[in-house]
Amino acid sequence: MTRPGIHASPEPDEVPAELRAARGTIDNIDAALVHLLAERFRCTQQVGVLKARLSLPPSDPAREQRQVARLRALAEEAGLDPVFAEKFLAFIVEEVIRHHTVIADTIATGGDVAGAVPGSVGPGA
Ligand SMILES: O=C(O)C(=O)C[C@]1(C(=O)O)C=C[C@@H](O)C=C1
Repeated sequence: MTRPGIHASPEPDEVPAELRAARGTIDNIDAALVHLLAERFRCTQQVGVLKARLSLPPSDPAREQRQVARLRALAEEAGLDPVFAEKFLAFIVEEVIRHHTVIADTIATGGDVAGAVPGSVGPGA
């Protein structure tokens, strides 16, 4: 078993080279997705604080409709299933709205927003 730390998943020694190489690419892409999602959530947590301060509701369905239309078009152009792209966005946005709600409740009760939602404490928080 090769154990390359967190930069790639451990692979049993008997895995053929071609499959190992493809999995290396998958691991790189997954790492990029994790970093991109972390950045997105860092940004949306700031949006959550802003919305709470401005007394805006956690969700904005009209904005979501515009995002869905754009992402579906981008997905089609990129050769990604637009239905999957829409589901993926909905999955993320559902979690963002949950964070926004926690942040609004925390601010309303005089609590400390830092650490109120997962990932909000740490590098760049
Ligand atoms: O743009 C906003 O108002 C956000 O709160 C961000 C976001 C998103 O994650 O993209 C999340 C919730 C809203 O319903 C719409 C979009």
